[in-house]
Formats: sequence, C-alpha cells, structure tokens
Amino acid sequence: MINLQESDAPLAELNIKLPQGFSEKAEEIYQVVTKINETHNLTRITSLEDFKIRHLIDSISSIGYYPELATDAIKILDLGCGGGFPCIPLAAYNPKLDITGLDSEGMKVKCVAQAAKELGLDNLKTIHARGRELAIKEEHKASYDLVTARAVATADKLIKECRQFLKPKGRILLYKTPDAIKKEDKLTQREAKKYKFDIELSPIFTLPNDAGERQFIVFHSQR
Ligand SMILES: C[S@@+](CC[C@H](N)C(=O)[O-])C[C@H]1O[C@@H](n2cnc3c(N)ncnc32)[C@H](O)[C@@H]1O
Repeated sequence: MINLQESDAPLAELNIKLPQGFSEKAEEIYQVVTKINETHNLTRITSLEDFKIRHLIDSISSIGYYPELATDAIKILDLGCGGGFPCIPLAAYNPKLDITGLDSEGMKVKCVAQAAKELGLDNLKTIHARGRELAIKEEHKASYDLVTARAVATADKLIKECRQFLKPKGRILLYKTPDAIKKEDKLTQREAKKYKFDIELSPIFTLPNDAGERQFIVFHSQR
C-alpha cells in the first residue's frame, strides 16, 4: 500500500497539502501504471517506494512552487509525458486542471490514455505528436497557460519547442536537477533572451532514498 503523507519529504518541506483521498488515488495510480507496464515497459521504476518518491512525489512537488496548480483551472500541456509523469499525478491532485499529455511515441500516449480512463481522470487527454509539429496547429497555438516537461530535453531546446503553445504571459515549467540547470545555463540564457522569457529558479530540494536533488526552472513569457 502506498502510504503518501504530508510529512513525506519533500512534501512537508514544500508545504504541500494532500487532498482528501489522494493517498488512495496514489495507490490506484501505482496499481494501474505498473499493470500496464508489465506488457508495455513504460518505466523502470516499479518498486513501491521508488514509484512513490520518483514518480508520485516528484510529479506533484511542482505544486509547492506553483500553488495555483492545487486550486485553479489551468490548461496544461505536459510535453514528453512518457508513461504519464507528471501529468497523471497532477490530474489526480486537482480535477480542475485541464491537462494534455503529449508524446512522440504512440505506444506511450496510448498507455497514458488507458491509465487515465481506468483512473477516471476526465481532465487528462493525450496526443501523439512531436512538440514542434503540434505547436503550429491552429487549435494548439497560443492555447496553454503552462507547459510542463520532465526529463525531456535541454532547456534551450524546450524553450524553442514549447513557446508557441503559450497563451500571453504563459509559463514553461521544467523539472530539472540543479546540475543540469547549471550545465545548460549559457544556452538557456541565450534562448530565453531571444524569445523574451524571464527566468525564475525554485529553491533546490532533495528527494529521499538517494533519488537526488531537484530544482524547477520556470520561463515566464514577457509577451
Ligand atoms: C525520458 S522520457 C520522460 C518521460 C516522462 N516525462 C517522465 O519524466 O517519466 C522523455 C519522453 O519525451 C518524449 N519526447 C522527447 N522529445 C519529444 C518531442 N519533441 N515531442 C514529444 N515528445 C518528446 C520521448 O518520446 C519520451 O517518452
């Protein structure tokens, strides 16, 4: 049984409150995703404790930094959603979020769509496409408040790929490690300046069980 609690690091550190019934939902996510994984090889993270920390807690940790995610009706594109992270836990956390999981691998989006159906997540849909192809389509251009991406590409590439999806004053929120942010800094600064984004960095936090340090980099569109 996944025992997700507010006292779990870094949920406590980030002051993230768990909605009623979320621990049970987290258990359901674990069951559904690992069942689909048996035949589709979506994730190598399958032990209960690792899944809890590296998928569930990591995915919702952005709420500590961006509290509107817990309460508001935000339209989100999760670019490179893979097996459904962070989009599945975020959709389960706040039913008002309207999330689209996008991936260039058709099998992965099919699995995420199946998981969303089994979990009753009506606020999560999926699209099979590459980011840059979808971004130029009329119905997706300038349509999202927020683009998220975890473990997809370097920040400079993601600025280019995600910027056209954003509504005016939209944001891109990347799940990163502090080391990656430092390493990518020069190119990130260049692309952010070129496409007129302000950069904001979250505090660094540490995931338990040697899962490493995390930091968010957020790009705020000036337009
Ligand atoms: C390492 S996986 C990460 C998956 C998930 N975000 C996670 O953290 O578990 C990267 C995913 O991004 C997808 N991807 C990479 N570039 C992409 C692009 N330009 N457009 C859509 N999907 C992309 C890949 O197919 C892959 O599923």
